[in-house]
Amino acid sequence: MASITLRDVCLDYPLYGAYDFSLKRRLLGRLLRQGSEMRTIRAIDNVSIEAKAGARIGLAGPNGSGKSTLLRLIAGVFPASSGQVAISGNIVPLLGLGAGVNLDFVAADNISLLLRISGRKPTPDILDEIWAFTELDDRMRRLPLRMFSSGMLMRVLFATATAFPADILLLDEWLSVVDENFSAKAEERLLKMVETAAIVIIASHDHGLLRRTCNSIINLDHGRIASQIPLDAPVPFPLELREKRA
Ligand SMILES: Nc1ncnc2c1ncn2[C@@H]1O[C@H](COP(=O)(O)OP(=O)(O)OP(=O)(O)O)[C@@H](O)[C@H]1O
Repeated sequence: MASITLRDVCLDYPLYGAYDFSLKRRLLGRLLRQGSEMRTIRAIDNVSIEAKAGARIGLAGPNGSGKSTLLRLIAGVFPASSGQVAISGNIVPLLGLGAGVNLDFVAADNISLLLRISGRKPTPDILDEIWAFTELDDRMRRLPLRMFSSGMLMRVLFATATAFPADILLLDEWLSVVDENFSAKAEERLLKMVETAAIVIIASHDHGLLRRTCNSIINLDHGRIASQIPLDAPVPFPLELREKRA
């Protein structure tokens, strides 16, 4: 059974003296072997969330309030600095371009790697099915992802991430760079996943989208939960999931 439990979770990003602009002080610090002072920025501050099957959670909040970080924390991209995180169920994170890929590896190897990371075996049939969904030229399978346009890259990542159904679906910026033909096809596949996933969490600035799609909205502010609003059951899976970024 899919579930997400976060208890008093904090996440601090290390800054490694990124705000120390004095070259002299940094060089002297090294010469004197002073350990570089590690500063941090608290992106998630004491957040507790309990989600069970059927949850459709919208994450709202101004720029920098912690929406993407919270999704990455749930996806396991970043570990919590403190608090408890317990997740059960397989997660499909659609968190934007570049997450988890090596641009110097060829497309086929990246796809295999991504499948293995999510615990799937990259059999020839599955690899063919994924590539067919991208509608890209077959020769591109052997090219490094660095040579792909952002739209092509999105096709490869989307086709790979959505090749299997999800228990927990996490959606951040997505679908904004693919062309119209692919978007329609991707949207159809995504809607199916939203429909079948036990838990869906969507980060968005589009309040209309969240209200139509979710049964509760969490408003974040400076990494904290400012409010949590339960909604009436959303209209089942409205066909307007393409996100417009603010
Ligand atoms: N890799 C990083 N290193 C250091 N700080 C980061 C990093 N990523 C995000 N932050 C900081 O963490 C805080 C939360 O950022 P996050 O991207 O999660 O916000 P967001 O709500 O998704 O913003 P947006 O609506 O603009 O996408 C911000 O203060 C941001 O500057």
